[in-house]
Amino acid sequence: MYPFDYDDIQLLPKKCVVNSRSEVDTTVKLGNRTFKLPVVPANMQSVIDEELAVFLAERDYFYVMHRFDPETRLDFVRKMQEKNLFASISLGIKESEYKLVDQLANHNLTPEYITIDIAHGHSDSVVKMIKYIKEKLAKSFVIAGNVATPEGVRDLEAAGADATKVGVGPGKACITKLKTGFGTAYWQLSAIKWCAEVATKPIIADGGIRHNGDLAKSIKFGATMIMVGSLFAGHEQSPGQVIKIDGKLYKQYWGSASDTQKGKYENVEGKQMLIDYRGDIKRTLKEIQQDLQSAVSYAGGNELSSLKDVDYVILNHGIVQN
Ligand SMILES: NC(=O)C1=CN([C@@H]2O[C@H](COP(=O)(O)OP(=O)(O)OC[C@H]3O[C@@H](n4cnc5c(N)ncnc54)[C@H](OP(=O)(O)O)[C@@H]3O)[C@@H](O)[C@H]2O)C=CC1
Ligand SMILES: Nc1nc2c(ncn2[C@@H]2O[C@H](COP(=O)(O)O)[C@@H](O)[C@H]2O)c(=O)[nH]1
Repeated sequence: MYPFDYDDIQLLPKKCVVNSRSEVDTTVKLGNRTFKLPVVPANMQSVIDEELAVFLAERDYFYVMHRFDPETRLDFVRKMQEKNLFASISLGIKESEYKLVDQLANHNLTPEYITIDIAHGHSDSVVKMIKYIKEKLAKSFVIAGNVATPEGVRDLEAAGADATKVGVGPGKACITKLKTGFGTAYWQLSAIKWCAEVATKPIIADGGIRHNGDLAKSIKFGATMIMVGSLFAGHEQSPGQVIKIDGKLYKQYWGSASDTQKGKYENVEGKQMLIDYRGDIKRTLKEIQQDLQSAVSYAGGNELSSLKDVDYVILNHGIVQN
């Protein structure tokens, strides 16, 4: 079958079984918790900060704090848990990250979620870190990535990951595809399908979401949760600066591997750009919920899992039945 991306397919409606879209349940379980939406803002410094993390956790949305203020993470976990909120942090794989795991364990602080956030996550260094976290912080739910292939999913699951994150290169601020020639850009949806076929644990689709309908498509092809960067970066609550050009408002969005993030031009695989200002994130979260509820009604169900059972059309290539 030809590889395809979000714009290459349309889902086929089934007979509706709800009387109102408001009857549709958009909640999703990840680990021991249930969240209002299957969507999480990207763990990028231009997308999330502590204030937004608290805002999301208080309202039962999933969040993953970024790892680019490394020395604040221990305190962040403590502060969240003191407020009876869940703690969800990111780690890299350098030596200092092992020290943080040790410190968390020594302070009896177990983050509910830990995301290992590496560009090329199908690697021995990530396998080693998964095993270390599982040894020291056994109760943390470990999300590992990013990977692009079923082999990547299998290897990280075998190492102990509780979920894997799929997507190398489809991000809006990404230039990995241009600088290395590798990745899932332009066929991210097929990559999700391919990886989900072997996964025994949740898949988090990461990157390439441009419209709310892409969320429904991600779930159809096997994602449990979807990580979104650029679509979340333009809000009042987003960390980037507001910039006014010719009377129009924008926010800054930069890649985690951009020179903006790194402060130098070394191994750069990301860029900075301006994103349209979108106002209050509450409005966007509500719109996502309504659009997902509508999508599920088109799928002929009343919960997200019914999206998995629909047929779809690959534009120009015909109908594919389940
Ligand atoms: N999802 C995606 O498509 C991508 C995401 N990103 C994001 O950018 C940020 C920076 O990522 P990353 O560069 O991994 O993190 P870091 O720059 O923190 O690198 C982490 C470690 O991994 C090593 N490393 C990085 N890339 C490779 C590679 N291709 N092969 C072998 N070792 C490697 C680095 O060493 P050294 O620098 O010496 O090689 C370093 O020791 C992350 O937040 C990541 O999610 C970046 C690119 C693609
Ligand atoms: N290749 C790169 N990918 C990056 C970088 N910074 C973040 N990312 C990935 O993009 C998604 C968000 O994608 P979007 O399409 O929703 O904007 C994010 O979660 C990372 O996986 C980078 O510098 N280079």
